[in-house]
Amino acid sequence: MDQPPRPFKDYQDEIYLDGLRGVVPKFPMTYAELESRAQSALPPSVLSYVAGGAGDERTQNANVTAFDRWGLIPRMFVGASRRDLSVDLFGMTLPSPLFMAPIGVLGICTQDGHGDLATARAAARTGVPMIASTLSADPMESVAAELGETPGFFQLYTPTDRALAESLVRRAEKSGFKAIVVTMDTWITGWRPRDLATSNFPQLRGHCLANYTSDPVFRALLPTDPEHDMQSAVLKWVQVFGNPLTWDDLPWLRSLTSLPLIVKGLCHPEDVRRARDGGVDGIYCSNHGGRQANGGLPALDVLPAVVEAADGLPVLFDSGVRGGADIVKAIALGASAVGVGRPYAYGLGIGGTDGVTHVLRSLLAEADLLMAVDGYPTLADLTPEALQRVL
Ligand SMILES: Cc1cc2nc3c(=O)[nH]c(=O)nc-3n(C[C@H](O)[C@H](O)[C@H](O)COP(=O)(O)O)c2cc1C
Ligand SMILES: CC(C)CC(=O)C(=O)O
Repeated sequence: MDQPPRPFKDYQDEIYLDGLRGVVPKFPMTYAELESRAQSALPPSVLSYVAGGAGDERTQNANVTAFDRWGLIPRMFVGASRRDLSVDLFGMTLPSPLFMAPIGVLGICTQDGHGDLATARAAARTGVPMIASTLSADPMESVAAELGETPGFFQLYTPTDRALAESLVRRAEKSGFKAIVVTMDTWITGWRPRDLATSNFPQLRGHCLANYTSDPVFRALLPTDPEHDMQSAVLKWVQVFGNPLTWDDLPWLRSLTSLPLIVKGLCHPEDVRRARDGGVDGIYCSNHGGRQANGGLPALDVLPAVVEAADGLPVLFDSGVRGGADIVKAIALGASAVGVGRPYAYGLGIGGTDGVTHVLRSLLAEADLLMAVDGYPTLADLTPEALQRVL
């Protein structure tokens, strides 16, 4: 870690001091500007893939506006001059509840094609854990090597070939990832009009298969090695990519690893109870940022019921987080840790590792300062009573 992650508000001081020296901030200070800078920086097909969602994107947009329906009630006489945002999760103490949600195809967000490595370096700098996607442009071993002291989790898209799934998990364990996150909501991709309009999906595939083409089990399924025949590798990948798992598969999934097992995409309390009864270690409440199904509830709206059903199991949350206040609100509604997706991909697109670092540090500084100003010095102080529903 080349920069200490705390106190988070130091980032504000750094920016002000730069301002006094006449240095104009290199990176955007608002989410609106971040989005607009990414729109200019990223090639149109990359932008439509990253920014887009399912259907007319109403659920994707509702994920964001859901946060506006909650307001944090300020408390005074608290003396919140020192804050502690640290969180204990799966036996680790993390500097804050923020983590980077898994994003596949990150390679296309940077010109050199190594967006996964650039993101891992930002994790190393900030102490913000990265969940590395199965769909990366560099193999997981290389991604893990860039994480430094910061914990990384490996996100598994469970293939139809069980031996391949086992091989990916063994490699993740060997690489030093600290948990396995199995994504349940994307064994098939949803209806994504922006991707259909640009026909970008087939092109993207060539940029995210490093974990497959470097895998001995996957390679054994191919007629020729992928270095000479990438097309066969892509076709095979299409065949094996997504496994529509059922509850009958949960014992197998659980048996895959002794690392903490987290299931991503759970929004229904009954699913949460069954997963908990099946021995998972964490629930990840998310609607994939509205990329998979349109017409659903905003993820934030299902969070309280998920937390209740999780009955003490850690609940990770993402979908719609755009600022520090959103992190605070999700924690108050019961999340143990809060993930951010598109914003860091935009940071990556506009400034590589520095851009991601900026996005993460801004989010943390904003959350930290909000907790200072509103008198909530620790995460434990952030309970549902800290919020009021906006009617
Ligand atoms: C471009 C892109 C690629 C994604 N790829 C993956 C992935 O490989 N695995 C996964 O579990 N989720 C993936 N997601 C979903 C994110 O993990 C996360 O659920 C979502 O981005 C959160 O919503 P937000 O973008 O509104 O913050 C992806 C999201 C985006 C934007
Ligand atoms: C290629 C996709 C399945 C990766 C993903 O999860 C996404 O784009 O949301």
